[in-house]
Amino acid sequence: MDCQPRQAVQLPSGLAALPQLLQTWQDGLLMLLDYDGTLTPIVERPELAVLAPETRAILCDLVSVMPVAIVSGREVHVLRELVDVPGLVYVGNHGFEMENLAGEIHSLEDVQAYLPALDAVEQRLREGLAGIAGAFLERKRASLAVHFRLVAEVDISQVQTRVQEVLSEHPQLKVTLGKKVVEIQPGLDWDKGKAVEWLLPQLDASGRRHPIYIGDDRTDENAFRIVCRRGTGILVREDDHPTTAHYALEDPGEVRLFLQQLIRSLKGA
Ligand SMILES: O=P(O)(O)OC[C@H]1O[C@H](O[C@H]2O[C@H](CO)[C@@H](O)[C@H](O)[C@H]2O)[C@H](O)[C@@H](O)[C@@H]1O
Repeated sequence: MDCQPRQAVQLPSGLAALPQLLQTWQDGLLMLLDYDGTLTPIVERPELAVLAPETRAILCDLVSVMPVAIVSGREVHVLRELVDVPGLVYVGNHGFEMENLAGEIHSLEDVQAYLPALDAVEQRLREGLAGIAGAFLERKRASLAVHFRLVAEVDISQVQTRVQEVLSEHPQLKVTLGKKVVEIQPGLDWDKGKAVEWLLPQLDASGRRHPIYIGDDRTDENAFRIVCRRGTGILVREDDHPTTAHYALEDPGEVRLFLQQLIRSLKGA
């Protein structure tokens, strides 16, 4: 596999390529899965993105044949409740919280120093966004998400302006953009990719397993850039943009099909 960026529209189907890929994946696999937009469809509010029982059953099967981690922007304790599959490893908060195989959460030590700034931004934005219908905050200890999916198109620029105003007073924080969400994080050089680099040897001490990463968001590109060196990146494709993923699946329904066919082949082998 290579790390050459491509346009998302050019990626071949991961489902169609699966039989051929299985022949090259001989030394065992390891699965890294994003949550929102990958295991569940994107919906109006975060609390409505519940995992379908069918998907949970697939994850239970999957973890019986390979190590599986969920790598998400959500908090680990929220992911544990939403996914609720024994044996999985969780990475949350875009990599700022990482679980090891023993289930112990390893938070980046440096994050502590950014919490007062995040608290201050949260308070200012609670006041500043109060008058904008549909805007709401999701505080995730090490980060703060400003959601605007439910904000009228004409008001979205107001949300962005308020966020910029408040953040201009806190240059130690950084911003990443997700799907109708602004994610405010400690300004550390850390992301899902760095977390995946940390996680891979935890899940596979031999370093021989082939990692597969499936994700839908811009933040997953950091993980694709790490996995592309020795594994396979699969984008859940919503729009066209440059990506380091190798294959595409069209939606969480195709992700389920891909995982089902993969499990079936591995169990039959
Ligand atoms: O890394 P992920 O697992 O993809 O998480 C990214 C963010 O997902 C959630 O927000 C997004 O999904 C919501 C539910 O479908 C949707 O309402 C929202 O508009 C999306 O931005 C989650 O709430 C965030 O905390 C995650 O960082």
